[in-house]
Amino acid sequence: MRLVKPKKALGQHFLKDLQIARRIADTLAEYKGTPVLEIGPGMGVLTQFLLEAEHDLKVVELDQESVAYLEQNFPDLKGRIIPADFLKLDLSSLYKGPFCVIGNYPYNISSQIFFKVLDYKDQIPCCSGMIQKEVAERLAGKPGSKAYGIISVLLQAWYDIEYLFTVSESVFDPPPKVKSAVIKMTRNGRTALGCDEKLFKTVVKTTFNQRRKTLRNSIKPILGKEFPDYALPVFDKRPEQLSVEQFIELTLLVDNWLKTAGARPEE
Ligand SMILES: C[S@@+](CC[C@H](N)C(=O)[O-])C[C@H]1O[C@@H](n2cnc3c(N)ncnc32)[C@H](O)[C@@H]1O
Repeated sequence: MRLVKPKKALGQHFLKDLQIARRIADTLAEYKGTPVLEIGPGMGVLTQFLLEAEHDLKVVELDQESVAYLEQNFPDLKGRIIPADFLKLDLSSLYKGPFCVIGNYPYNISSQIFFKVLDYKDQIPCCSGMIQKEVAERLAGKPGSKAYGIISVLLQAWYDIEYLFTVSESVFDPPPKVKSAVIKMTRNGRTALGCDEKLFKTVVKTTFNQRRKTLRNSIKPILGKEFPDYALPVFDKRPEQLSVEQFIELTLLVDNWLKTAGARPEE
């Protein structure tokens, strides 16, 4: 059968290096008994190693040509290929219990994929795979670094994120314009944030949207001018200096003030 013709709109850059595909599959080695969902299997380079490792595997692929290729070349996947857009998929209809997520992800939608993983965080103990290097650096970014931002805080609130290794453009067909990296996100022990989750997201997004300003200024859209605690040292900091725990404390402070003031921020 002929190979799948790469489609730019679907972020199709097929991995040629089997060694790397095996290393990605190995990131789920300790999750043998847990079902695995692979996003965007393409021509199955990663899929073959997941099947070899005898994972309870399902794959979701948007490209019909790739689906046809997989049906023809991977008889073991019969009944396990979901021809759909991962972003529109109702994961609760697929899994009642825990499952892991893996992929050499379509880079154009990788942030949306991770935000969807976050929606199912109570069911997803581990999510690993390959993404654009720059996005991987943001996911794993630590407080104080340039890469640390909204997605770092929102994901690190629930997942420990490891930047595993960098991958060169040359191992793909066609080669992407950017370098890639493999990451692994493992659920941390947190079962609740200890603050209002929606407000936490608002605080993180609002302050990072003006990341060069001190919190005293960037928090104003939420709190208004009259906030009495502006003198607290935390308000001298910039958002990138705050750890997840400090963002939680800040959210509690904000929540307290809003309750006292009787106002809620705009969504
Ligand atoms: C970077 S390619 C990786 C293909 C293959 N896993 C590999 O390593 O060679 C991304 C794959 O994701 C698929 N894809 C793109 N958008 C998707 C979506 N919304 N839902 C599911 N699959 C998608 C593409 O068709 C493509 O096969």
